[in-house]
Amino acid sequence: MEERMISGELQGEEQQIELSLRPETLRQYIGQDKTKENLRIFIEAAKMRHEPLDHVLLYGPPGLGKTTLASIIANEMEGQFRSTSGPAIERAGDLAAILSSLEAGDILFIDEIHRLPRSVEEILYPAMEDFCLDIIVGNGPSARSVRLDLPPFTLVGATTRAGLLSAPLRDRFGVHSRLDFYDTEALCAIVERTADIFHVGIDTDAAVEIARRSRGTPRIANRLLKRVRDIAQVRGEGVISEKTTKTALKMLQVDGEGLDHIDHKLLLAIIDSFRGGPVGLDTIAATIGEESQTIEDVYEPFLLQMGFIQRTPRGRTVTPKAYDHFNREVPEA
Ligand SMILES: Nc1ncnc2c1ncn2[C@@H]1O[C@H](COP(=O)(O)OP(=O)(O)OP(=O)(O)O)[C@@H](O)[C@H]1O
Ligand SMILES: [Mg+2]
Repeated sequence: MEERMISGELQGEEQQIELSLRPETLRQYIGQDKTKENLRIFIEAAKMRHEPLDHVLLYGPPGLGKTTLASIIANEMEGQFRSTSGPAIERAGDLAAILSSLEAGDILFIDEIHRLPRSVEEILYPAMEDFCLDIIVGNGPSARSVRLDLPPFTLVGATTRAGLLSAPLRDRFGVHSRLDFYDTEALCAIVERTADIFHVGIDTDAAVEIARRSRGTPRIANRLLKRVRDIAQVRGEGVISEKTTKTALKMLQVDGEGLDHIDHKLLLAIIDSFRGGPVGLDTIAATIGEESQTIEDVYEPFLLQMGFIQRTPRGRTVTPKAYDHFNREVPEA
């Protein structure tokens, strides 16, 4: 995948900085009001009953705050945060080892949980349902199954693709929370909070401008702010201004709607090579040299949400809004 300023995915050295920007409590977590409100109630109720919180499934596009929310749940429940990911667990034994090392009240976070191998996933069923672990001891005719008790814990699973989760796994989560793209107001608050942590001032208009172009995604908002800050600093600007922000975003090739060169490539490919569609995902992928999966998970959700493209049974089509964005005439039917 091409390195991209506005990709929602985490890039290289960014990880360290992200850690320092992560809100630690529900109160500090901006936006996603419905999810927050639900979690607040469930957490309070679980604490009153001295029980672990029900297992939580968080889903939504990259960079919207799933990992952040998982660690907040651990903080709010005052449990240890133990973190792993689907692709990191290859064998059933790996997961059994993790589960048997849990302590009461721990929050086990499994990122990209849709990528757990099926044989591993099956270990999770009794663990989630009955807090126990069925392991096979020995092999051949003398093999027998032994049941181990696990301490009560909470599994928090995160995925960008809830549709890929098997039904038995999905059903074992008591709480399902979908994270939505953030509105400009929430993103603006996130930009201002981050600026505060960076000890730089930013004009409200500048913060709004960054927020508007962040594709509804906090990770992108923070990333744009960092670059804009660099440019403001070089220009000797004490407080980041709207003018500098606009210039910086132009240099970064992010347009007024938050679209970048890859979005342009994708939309223009459908317009120019396929007369606006419908065209299949794989064909688009081959045309612009990106993977279908990346298009579906990373680029497309925002373009759909903003109404630049539509999904039809016969493939993707661009909308009149997309033609408009490029000052093109919608072709006659
Ligand atoms: N509600 C929020 N308030 C403030 N900052 C946030 C919020 N949500 C996310 N962030 C910021 O955005 C960054 C990305 O969030 P996070 O890593 O939790 O996303 P994610 O959904 O786990 O992404 P991925 O799918 O790539 O794992 C975090 O460093 C955090 O600083
Ligand atoms: Mg994450």
